Amino acid sequence: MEDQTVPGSTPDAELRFSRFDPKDSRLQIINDSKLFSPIVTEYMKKHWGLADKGFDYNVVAVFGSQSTGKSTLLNRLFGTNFDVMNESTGRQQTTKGIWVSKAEDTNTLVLDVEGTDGGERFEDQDFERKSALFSLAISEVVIVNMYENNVGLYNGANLGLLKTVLDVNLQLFQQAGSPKTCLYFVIRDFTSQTPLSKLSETLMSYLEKIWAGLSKPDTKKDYSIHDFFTFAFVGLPHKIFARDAFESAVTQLRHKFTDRNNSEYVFVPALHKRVPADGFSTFAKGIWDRIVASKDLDLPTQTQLLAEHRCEEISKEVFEGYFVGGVKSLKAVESGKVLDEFGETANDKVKESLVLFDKDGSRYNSSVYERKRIEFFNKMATYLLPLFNQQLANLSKKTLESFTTSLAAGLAADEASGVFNFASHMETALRSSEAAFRSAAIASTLEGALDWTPDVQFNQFLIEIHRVSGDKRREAVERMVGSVQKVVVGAMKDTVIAKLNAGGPLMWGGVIDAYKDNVVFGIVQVQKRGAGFEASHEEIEQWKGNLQWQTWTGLLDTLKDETKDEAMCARLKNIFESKFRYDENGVPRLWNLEDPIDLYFAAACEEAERALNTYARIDKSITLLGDEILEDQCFARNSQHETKKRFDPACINIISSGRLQNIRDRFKKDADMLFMEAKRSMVVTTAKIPPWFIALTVILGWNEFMLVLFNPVYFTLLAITLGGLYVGYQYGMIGPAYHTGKVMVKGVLREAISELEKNGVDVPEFLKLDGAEKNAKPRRKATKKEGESSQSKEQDEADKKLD
Ligand SMILES: Nc1nc2c(ncn2[C@@H]2O[C@H](COP(=O)(O)OP(=O)(O)OP(=O)(O)O)[C@@H](O)[C@H]2O)c(=O)[nH]1
Repeated sequence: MEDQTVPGSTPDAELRFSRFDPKDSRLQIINDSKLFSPIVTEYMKKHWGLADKGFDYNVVAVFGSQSTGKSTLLNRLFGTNFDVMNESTGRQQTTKGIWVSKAEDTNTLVLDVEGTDGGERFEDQDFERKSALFSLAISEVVIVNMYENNVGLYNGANLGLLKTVLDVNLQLFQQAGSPKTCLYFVIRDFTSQTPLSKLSETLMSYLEKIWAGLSKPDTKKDYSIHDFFTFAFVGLPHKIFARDAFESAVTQLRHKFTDRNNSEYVFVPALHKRVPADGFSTFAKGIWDRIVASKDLDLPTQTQLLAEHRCEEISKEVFEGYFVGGVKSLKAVESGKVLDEFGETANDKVKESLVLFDKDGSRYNSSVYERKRIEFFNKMATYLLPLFNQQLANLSKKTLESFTTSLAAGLAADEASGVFNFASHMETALRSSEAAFRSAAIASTLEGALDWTPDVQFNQFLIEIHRVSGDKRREAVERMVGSVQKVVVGAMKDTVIAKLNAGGPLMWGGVIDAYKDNVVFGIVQVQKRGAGFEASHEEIEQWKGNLQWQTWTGLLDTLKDETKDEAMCARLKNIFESKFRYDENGVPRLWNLEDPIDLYFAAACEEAERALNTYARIDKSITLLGDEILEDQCFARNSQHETKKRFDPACINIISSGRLQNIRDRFKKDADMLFMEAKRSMVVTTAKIPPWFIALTVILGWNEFMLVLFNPVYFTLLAITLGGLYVGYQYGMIGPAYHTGKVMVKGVLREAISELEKNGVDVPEFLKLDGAEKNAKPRRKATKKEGESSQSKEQDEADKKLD
């Protein structure tokens, strides 16, 4: 058979097919250069006589390793004339490309496909994948040819290739409801030692696994392999060693393919692709073109498949056996810790894991290895990412704490010094916290992990920082304004109390001045300290308003406290006393009979009444306090509280008229008592021994006094008596001596009375001791009772005063 140029085509070398023999019914439909024959239609008409057969034709193809007797089998089954290896030349590839021939007795197109695992093509398995897919796409039946001893071998049974072909076929050509394809497994050199049913079970389990592992599109993911394929299995004994059995089995099989009446006839209508015979050439060419052009069909080679498989295994081994254990310590971040060594550990372990991966993985297909290496890296990065995020969350918390501490320290120093630099502290703390967070976050990052960015956490961190600093500033401002208010209100209170105590006509002027002076002082302080907070004009105005209001309410409270009924009574009593009991020079009065006590009393009462009226009402213009306080501020403040009424100007009445009367009544009682006391003291002073009586006594007793002084006996006795009294007084012996003397006198008296009564003398009853004692006791008791009652009276009065 000599080579000829395809008729009607350009004499291009690429279009030259290896054989063209008009007498030969075989046609190389796809040559080694992967070109589709342009004369298929012609063959359909002239050589095969199928062009006008409509659907009355069938297509069968063969798939399997080379030199496994595929061509031999096809020739036997269909009477074709495909090249068969000449046994004397050894096992080498016979069929190149895809050949088509018509079956001898039936309208069946038979495709003899170049065997797989082609040694001649080495790693270029592209053609075998494409040709296998082509066969699958256009045939009703694909004979899967394999030796029995290869059934259990994944590669030997070409299942890897079948997986790839099924995968792409599913993506490209199979649709729900499209005709099924029959995969007819022909087990060569079948020995029957393992039953065919067992072999078919093994093959089916492989096929199920293959199907499960396909990357199915969403629309086809719920379909099983049986929705697209039917399966048949047959065993053919050894062609040489069991020749008769082989021949018999082949004959039986041929009937199944050729005899429509056979119960196991293979070409059932459900398998037909529904392509009319005259369109077969176009259909087949369209399929082939699509297979060749489709980028989806960038099928991996066996080495790629192997590399995929091994690299996957290696990465799994290294990941589980080394990496996970290596980074276990990083899980400590889950307890809220910030691990300083996070980044170092993560990077080290990832690098070491990659080295281990490279050691075995780099021997495989380089492009697959590179891709798998990236996948492995991403897998480790994905594993670490939640821990990294946790580390950043912990870091954010820790840095926020140090920010707060640093800010608080700055504020404490400010508060101690009274010079506020909040804005500066805030800036310093913010900068150092930002820098600390950033550097720690970067140090924790995994090199090469592009999606590991601290940006989200950093932004969150900044939001938190600003929230905390806002809170701190608000607190600091409140403290600052509060402390100024405290000082101002305290100072104002002290001055106001002093002014109220001083009283007098200038009292209210002094009180209002104290209020105003302190407010002005406070405002200066607030403005000065507020500058360090970089406060806005509105903010400072608000602080000033608050200060004024606090001082004002402080003033009102002070006035209220200082003008309570008790306080006012005491105050009025003081005023009364200072006028009534003391003279113009402040010297206490000693009341004499001739003193005009009633006049003094009236004047003192008048003074007290005048004072009471002064205290009762602020007699200065209310506007002196500041309009904003008295109008807007009061209104604004009141509106925040339950009583939403405008400021009442009547509040300048410090003491209500009802209370005034009450104070007057209470004061009157006090004043009356003091008056009575004064009257009594006047009687006591008047009832004392008059001086003239003392002078008369001295004049009349002068001689006796001289006698005693100049008589040595009397003088000695007097000196001894005075000395004894002095010593007794010094040692507290006067009382005991008095009692002893008293007892002695009583004893003597009792003896004397007894002697006198014995001698018949009628002793008067009052001289008798018992009678004397009897009389004396009630008097003492009465005296004591008097004392007690006067004492309790005094106590009651004192209590009343306290009340
Ligand atoms: N053991 C054994 N050998 C066979 C069988 N059938 C054919 N052979 C031998 O296997 C060799 C290859 O036969 P072919 O039919 O050319 O094989 P093929 O699979 O078509 O070969 P390629 O087209 O090159 O892939 C020949 O020497 C056959 O005699 C069989 O059933 N068993």
